[in-house]
Amino acid sequence: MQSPREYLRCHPEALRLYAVTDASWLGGRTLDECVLEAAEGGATFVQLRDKRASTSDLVEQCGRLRRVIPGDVPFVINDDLEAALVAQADGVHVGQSDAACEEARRVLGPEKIVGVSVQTVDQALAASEAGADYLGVGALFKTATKPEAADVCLATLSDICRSVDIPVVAIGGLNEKTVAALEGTGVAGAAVVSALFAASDIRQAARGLKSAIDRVI
Ligand SMILES: Cc1ncc(COP(=O)(O)OP(=O)(O)O)c(N)n1
Ligand SMILES: Cc1ncsc1CCOP(=O)(O)O
Repeated sequence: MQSPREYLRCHPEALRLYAVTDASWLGGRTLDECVLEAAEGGATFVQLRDKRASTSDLVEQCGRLRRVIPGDVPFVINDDLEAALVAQADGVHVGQSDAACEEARRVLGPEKIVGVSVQTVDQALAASEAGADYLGVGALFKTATKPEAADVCLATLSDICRSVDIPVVAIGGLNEKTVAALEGTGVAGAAVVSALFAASDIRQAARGLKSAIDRVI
């Protein structure tokens, strides 16, 4: 008999190349075409992250992105629980200062994906206990995408991976070269913004990242 958790679409393999969108890198392209290229290049998971969008904007963007994201690629919305609910996204990703994991789980139900950002082992244990499906840990490296992000060192990342039985993705400054640092940490994958969406050829960038991740994880 499968546990409810096993029905979820958040298998560790799905977290391998986790694409996090950022409208500021589009440079004249539409978000839909950028996400389509990322998926065609091998992105295994997509998070719609737009810190300036209203709930209704996110719902509208989610509807358009759904049409280009393959059905087997999980698609979550950053921060906005209401948008995730209304847009019937596959789930939500919440940070430590967003809606609590328990609240996200209560609102979305047992079959949706709830991802939680953590920076410490204590936060990881709390999120896992509260019903998170996966954890996002970072920033591993300094990044212009979120300069204010707190640093998390590789030793803490490894400790977090060892302390929970849900999959963990690393985030922050990850690119084709820096993902090598993830070897041996226990992560299920890498979450990437600029190394994908700031690239002139997103499809090619996704292929390169996927190969680099496959070499170390
Ligand atoms: C996969 C993943 N991990 C971590 C984060 C960061 O989330 P959060 O702490 O909520 O910060 P913002 O993204 O809201 O700036 C993430 N988005 N995705
Ligand atoms: C959202 C977020 N949280 C921690 S670092 C980060 C941004 C990662 O962006 P990039 O992949 O461009 O370094």
